[in-house]
Amino acid sequence: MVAYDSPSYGLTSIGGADMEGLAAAHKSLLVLAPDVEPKAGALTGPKLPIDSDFKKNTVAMAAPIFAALDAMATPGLVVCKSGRRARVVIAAWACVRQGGDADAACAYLRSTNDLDAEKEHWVRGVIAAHTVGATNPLVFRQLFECESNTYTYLLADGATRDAVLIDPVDLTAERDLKVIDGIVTADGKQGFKLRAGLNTHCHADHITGTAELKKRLPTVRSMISESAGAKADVLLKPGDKVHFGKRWVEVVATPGHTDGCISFVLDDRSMVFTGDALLIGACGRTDFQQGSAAKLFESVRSRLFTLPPDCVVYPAHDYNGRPCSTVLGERMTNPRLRDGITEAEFVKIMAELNLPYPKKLDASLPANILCGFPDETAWMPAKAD
Ligand SMILES: N[C@@H](CCC(=O)N[C@@H](CSS)C(=O)NCC(=O)O)C(=O)O
Repeated sequence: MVAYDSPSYGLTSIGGADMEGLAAAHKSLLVLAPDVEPKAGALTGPKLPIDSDFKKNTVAMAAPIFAALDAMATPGLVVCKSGRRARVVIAAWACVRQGGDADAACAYLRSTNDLDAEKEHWVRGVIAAHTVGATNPLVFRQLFECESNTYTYLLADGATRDAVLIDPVDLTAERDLKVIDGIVTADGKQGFKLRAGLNTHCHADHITGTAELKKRLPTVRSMISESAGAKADVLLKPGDKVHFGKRWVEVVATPGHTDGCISFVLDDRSMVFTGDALLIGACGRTDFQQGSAAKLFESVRSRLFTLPPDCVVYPAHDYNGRPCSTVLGERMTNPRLRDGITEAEFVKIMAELNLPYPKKLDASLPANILCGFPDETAWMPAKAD
């Protein structure tokens, strides 16, 4: 029977103020709040940071805590301000050590009233990183199409050899497939099976590569948001998970550049693929295709800037040769959207951009409505695998 509670592991999770007199009966101590000074007498142990606001906690913070928990002599005390942080961390640790059933760990924490949305994100990210991430290594490539300055991303499960492409371009579809076939991993295996071509939105400056990929590999499924008003093999909704092997990306609605813009967050929240919602030091324009600066402001601030600070931001374009940034980097330095800029200021910045229309706008939009096919007669549904 899998257990997620502290006593099953000889541990007591407790608030610093409630541990008077307990130290003498325990053999080890772990303090999970830098601000707590437990009354531990002669009992000593590591003090490792974990914030009560789990938005601020990164997945990487779990590793030293898990190592400390592994090393604890029992009975042991795990102390924070109220005991709640300790219970959340112990449940995630127990889950990882027992195979990583994140649903069961979250159900347990919900039953003890210790889970909110932020804690759940952290717990699931940590469990994915330590179980799925450990046994199913991510294979990642950032690819570039230089006419439209578009980044295409290859994500693959190194164990199962399943792959997806995010934002492929028609001109480089052939190149992308060669990259996929050519990758050799440390275990000596070569190549991956491309499962799907994911579109962050209906692009206005280039034609998606999903049709070209499907022509060459008929089982590949094209995907786009159900809000994009486009035809695809799979219409995605917020919260959907797109799996490649045992890894996945989660769909997050980030409208504003277009109504159907979505971002894809990797299972352990270490990477986010933002399409044209958030660019490096910039963002998608909002002056056509149902563009709305107010919606984009809300999307970026509430759905992207709330990701962990070290989550790496991978955009669909960069016009200055920059490959990526981080959530914290954008929050600190993005001249349009950094912390402190108000919605009214952002709306004014966007109204004054005065960018020329993309050169390939007229060719791109009708084709991208069909995920890259020139017309309805050419449309090919994905073949069953
Ligand atoms: N010059 C390019 C198009 C450049 C452009 O408008 N880029 C879009 C994303 S593609 S619709 C954008 O949102 N840019 C924001 C910015 O601040 O640059 C062409 O002709 O294709």
